[in-house]
Amino acid sequence: MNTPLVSLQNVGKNYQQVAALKSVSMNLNQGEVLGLFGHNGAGKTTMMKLILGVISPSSGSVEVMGMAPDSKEAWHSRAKIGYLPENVSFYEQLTGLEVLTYFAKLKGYNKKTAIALLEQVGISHAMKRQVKTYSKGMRQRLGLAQAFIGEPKLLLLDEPTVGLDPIATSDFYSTVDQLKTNGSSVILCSHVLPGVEQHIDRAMILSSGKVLAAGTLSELRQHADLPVRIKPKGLNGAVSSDPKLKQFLTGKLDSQTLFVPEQDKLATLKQLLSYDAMNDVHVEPANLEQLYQHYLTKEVTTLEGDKS
Ligand SMILES: Nc1ncnc2c1ncn2[C@@H]1O[C@H](COP(=O)(O)OP(=O)(O)OP(=O)(O)O)[C@@H](O)[C@H]1O
Repeated sequence: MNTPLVSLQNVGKNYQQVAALKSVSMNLNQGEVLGLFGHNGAGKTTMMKLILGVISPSSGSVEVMGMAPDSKEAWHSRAKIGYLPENVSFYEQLTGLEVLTYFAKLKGYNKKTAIALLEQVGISHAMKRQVKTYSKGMRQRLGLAQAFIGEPKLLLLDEPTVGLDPIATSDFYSTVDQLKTNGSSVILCSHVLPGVEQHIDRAMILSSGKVLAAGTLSELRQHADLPVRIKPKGLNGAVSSDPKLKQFLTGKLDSQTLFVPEQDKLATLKQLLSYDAMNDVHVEPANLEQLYQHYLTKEVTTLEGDKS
């Protein structure tokens, strides 16, 4: 069996009185993309810092490329890791090219690499300008270029799409897909859920330092047992008079959307197809936002139940 690139076993992290992570376990394999989600203060950045080795666990163990990342031996493997911190900031007086060349040289690369990356993230036109003149999105693009130096084996990206316009966001995800194809592993944290799900292999939802859910989206869907939304077109009210179909309507007068349990999906589609008038149908499984809401709400309900 392949050894995972990153492995956390029952990891806890306390900052004085704050328990930022509580018994978190996870493995990340080569070429895998993990989405890390959770509200403010859930422990996402703490997990990234533990993987980087800039802080040490209070309990449990962290291994990255077979070593404890906070150990002396792990120093040389840091060149194989790319990190985009949340709220990235740079030396304001330097130009974009100077900043990136500096970071490239720290990792053993040269100015040519820096120029190519500035082109890749779409700010080569501004590379000779001081960073203090950059817009928020341009700074974020520079941060991404810095994280991409040397096609890292492992990329840790904290809120990578903050400040990016739609085109830059889509370019960013294309780069992630490309890096994954080339064998890099990626952990990305984001509060912006739409658009992420096509690019991740697995998701982990953290809340108050605990893992609420982890797995592929299909595993999370199965476990959450959320209904599939089926939206038929052209039936003009036939659904509400069909006994097999009307049970899946929410009761809202104007809605023709059916909320169907996964196990009834095929039978419902077959029933819908028996109507010649149906001219289109949309089938939407629960998306990442709905899954996220589901797991967080479930936790709140459990906690409230525990109190009573
Ligand atoms: N250096 C520190 N000293 C004390 N407490 C800290 C420190 N760093 C983080 N914390 C606390 O640990 C908890 C987890 O913080 P963390 O930054 O990991 O959350 P996060 O999920 O990244 O949040 P956000 O989405 O807001 O960035 C929070 O309660 C935070 O206040």
